[in-house]
Amino acid sequence: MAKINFGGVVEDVVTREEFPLEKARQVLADQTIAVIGYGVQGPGQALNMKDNGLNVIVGQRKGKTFDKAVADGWVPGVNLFEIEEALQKGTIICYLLSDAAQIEMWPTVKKYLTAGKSLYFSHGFGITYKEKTGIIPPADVDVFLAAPKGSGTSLRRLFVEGKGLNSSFAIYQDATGKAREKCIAMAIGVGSGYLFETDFYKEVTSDLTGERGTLMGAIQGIFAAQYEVLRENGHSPSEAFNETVEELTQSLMPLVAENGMDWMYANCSTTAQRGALDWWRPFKEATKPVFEKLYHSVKTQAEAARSIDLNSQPDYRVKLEAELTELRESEMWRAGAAVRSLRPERT
Ligand SMILES: NC(=O)c1ccc[n+]([C@@H]2O[C@H](COP(=O)([O-])OP(=O)(O)OC[C@H]3O[C@@H](n4cnc5c(N)ncnc54)[C@H](O)[C@@H]3O)[C@@H](O)[C@H]2O)c1
Ligand SMILES: CC(C)(O)[C@@H](O)C(=O)O
Ligand SMILES: [Mg+2]
Ligand SMILES: [Mg+2]
Repeated sequence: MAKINFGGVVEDVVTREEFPLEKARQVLADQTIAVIGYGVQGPGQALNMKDNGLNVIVGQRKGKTFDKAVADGWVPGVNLFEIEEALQKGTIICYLLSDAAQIEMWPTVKKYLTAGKSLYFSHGFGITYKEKTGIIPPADVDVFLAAPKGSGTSLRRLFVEGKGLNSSFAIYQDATGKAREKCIAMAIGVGSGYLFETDFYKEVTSDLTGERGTLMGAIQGIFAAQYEVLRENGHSPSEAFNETVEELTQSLMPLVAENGMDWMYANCSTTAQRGALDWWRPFKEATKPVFEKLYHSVKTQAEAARSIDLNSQPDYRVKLEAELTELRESEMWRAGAAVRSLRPERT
C-alpha cells in the first residue's frame, strides 16, 4: 500500500505499481466473472475486464439491454446469458443491476451463491440497507465492492483512451481468506487507476451525498439559479448559458482538474480572482446548511428509502425520463444545445 498525504492526513492507497494488471490476472485466473446487469456500470466494467484478459460473462434479461450487449460484441450462449444461467456459471457474481432491482432479484441470486463464490458490488447500498433490501449473503461466500468514482460510460471511454477512474474498495465478508486480493484484482480489472479503501457504510453515505450534492444535484441548482438571475436582468439566453455552464465545462473545470482551484483562478484575470475570492465564502455559508440537511437525510436512511420506494415502482423509468425531459426542455438546457452545436471543433 502506498502512503499518500491527503491535505495533512496520510492514507493508504493501492496503486497499479504494487498491484499490476498481471497480478490481477493471476489472482482471477480460475474465476468466471459474471456481470449481472448491463445498464451503465455493467458495460463499462465487463468490456474493460474482457479487454484486460479476464474471463467475463454477462447475465442480462432479454430485451433492449440484452440486444445492446450483443451489439457490444457479447455472444449469446458463449459469454452472454440470461441472468440465471450466468449466475450458475459465475464464481464471482458482479451485482450490477440497479440498486432497486437488486432487491427484486436477490432471492434468485442467493440461490446460486454456493460456498466459496464471491458477491461483488459497486455500491454499498444493498448490504448497508439490508433491513430494507433483504440482501443478506450466505456466511460461506466472499462479499466485497469496488466502486468506480464516476459514470460507467466514462470508465469505458477513459479505459479506451488508456486512462482510468479511481475506485473505492471495501471487504464486507471474507469466507475464503482471499476476499481482499480478489477485490483489489477486480478493481484493477475494471479499469481503475488507484484504489482507496473504505467500508460499505462510508461508501454508500458519501456516494449518496456526492450525487445529490456537488456532482449532480447542487450543480444543477446553482446553474439554474445564476441563469435565472442573469435572464431576469435582461441577459440573452446564449450570454446567460455561456456565463453559467459553457465556460465552466470547456475552459475552467479542465484547469481545476489539471492543477487545482488556485491554478484555475490564477489563469483568469485579477478582476475575476478578486471577485471569486470575495464571493466563494458567502456561497459556502449559504449552501452548507443545505448540505447538512442532505447528509442528515442520507444518514437517517430517508434517501435510501425514497430511492427504493420510487425506483421499485413499475413506471420508475417513465417517471425518471419525464423529469429528465423537463430538464432537457428547460430554456437553459435548450440554450445549451444550441451553444454546443456552435462549438468550434477543429477539423
Ligand atoms: N451508473 C453508474 O455509472 C454507477 C457508478 C458507480 C456505481 N454504480 C452502481 O452500480 C450498480 C449498477 O448501476 P447502473 O447505473 O449500471 O444500473 P442501472 O440503473 O443502469 O440498471 C442496471 C441494469 O438493471 C436492469 N434492471 C433494472 N430493473 C430490473 C429488474 N426489475 N429486473 C432485472 N433487471 C433490471 C436494467 O435493465 C439495467 O440493465 C448500482 O449498484 C449503482 O449504484 C453505478
Ligand atoms: C456516477 C455516480 C453518480 O458517481 C454513481 O454514484 C451513480 O450512482 O451513478
Ligand atoms: Mg458515485
Ligand atoms: Mg451513486
